[in-house]
Amino acid sequence: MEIQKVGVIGAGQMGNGIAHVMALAGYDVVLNDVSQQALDSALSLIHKNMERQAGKGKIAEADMKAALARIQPSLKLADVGATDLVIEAATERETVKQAIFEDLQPHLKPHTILTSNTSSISITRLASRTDRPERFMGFHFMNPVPVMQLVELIRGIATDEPTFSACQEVVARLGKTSASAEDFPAFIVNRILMPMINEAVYTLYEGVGSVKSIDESMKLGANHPMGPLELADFIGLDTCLAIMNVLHDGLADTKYRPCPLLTKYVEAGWLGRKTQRGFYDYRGETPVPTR
Ligand SMILES: CC(=O)CC(=O)SCCNC(=O)CCNC(=O)[C@H](O)C(C)(C)COP(=O)(O)OP(=O)(O)OC[C@H]1O[C@@H](n2cnc3c(N)ncnc32)[C@H](O)[C@@H]1OP(=O)(O)O
Ligand SMILES: NC(=O)C1=CN([C@@H]2O[C@H](COP(=O)(O)OP(=O)(O)OC[C@H]3O[C@@H](n4cnc5c(N)ncnc54)[C@H](OP(=O)(O)O)[C@@H]3O)[C@@H](O)[C@H]2O)C=CC1
Repeated sequence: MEIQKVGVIGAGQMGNGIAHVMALAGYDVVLNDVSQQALDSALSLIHKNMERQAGKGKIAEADMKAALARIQPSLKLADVGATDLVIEAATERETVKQAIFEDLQPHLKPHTILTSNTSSISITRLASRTDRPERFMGFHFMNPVPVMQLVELIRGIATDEPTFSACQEVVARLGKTSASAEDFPAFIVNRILMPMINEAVYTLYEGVGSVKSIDESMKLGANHPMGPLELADFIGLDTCLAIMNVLHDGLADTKYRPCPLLTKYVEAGWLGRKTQRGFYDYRGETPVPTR
């Protein structure tokens, strides 16, 4: 079965990036969100990011226009049902994702493949609540989607081979590289990355270093492109905390205990770049550390 039309649910930072790369690769895209404002911002961001790529000669102006025309924004989940592949990229909360798949079910075509861009949640458990666990898997992009090369592909216990191969082919058509990960909490990238970010927050919490010294140390001392706290702000502190909670609950090991300071930032609504404040304050011209 050839995948031609892709549904993306959630038009946040990941959803807009996924719609961007899918449309440029020639797929028709239905981009869904519960908020019109999120859809409007996503479309304008996709436009801006594609214009930057066109300005640098990475894509042709005509390809950009064709790709933008392929993206259909929609507030109706039913529109997503009429696609061949669904990529759910809504908030990292299991109840939100389960409700989406339940609501989507009556609108689906029989052959539609369901996937989740979840950073950490059990694919097997999400799949078990649908009518098609064999055609369900994890399709995990990295942020920023247009730039990052990797997509983790995660089989649930029931995922069949044609589904896995179809998703592998989509990743290849995007010009990206897939890595297969088993369905355990947070898979590969976040199993390794998120405890490091959490440890950076403990390093701050215990006063070992300031925001600035922690980030500079890891950039200049370990050659990371972003410091861990800058990266946490970039990912979203709510998402980081949600991933740590999945690791902590799922692996029942205290080494995954989320740092109380991370919890406090999330409680304050300081979620990082997306709310203009996290470990840095982004409201001025240059980011200012908040500790
Ligand atoms: C949480 C999860 O579930 C999984 C995850 O995603 S974990 C997070 C994984 N991501 C990372 O670790 C990112 C780490 N950071 C980086 O790699 C780099 O800092 C970065 C690529 C984001 C920016 O790179 P940089 O060299 O500092 O900045 P900059 O020169 O502005 O950008 C490099 C390129 O990326 C593009 N870019 C940067 N941010 C972008 C965005 N949000 N969207 C689209 N393109 C973007 C720039 O336009 C630029 O393109 P060209 O190469 O064509 O010029
Ligand atoms: N941030 C990252 O670096 C990465 C995140 N991911 C994963 O991608 C997913 C999305 O994350 P991210 O884009 O960062 O999150 P964002 O908070 O940026 O975006 C989530 C979007 O989903 C919307 N949403 C919430 N509920 C629904 C619903 N029922 N139907 C449709 N849309 C809904 C939100 O709307 P509203 O704001 O109105 O609630 C928001 O627009 C998560 O599972 C996350 O773990 C994966 C890789 C990297």
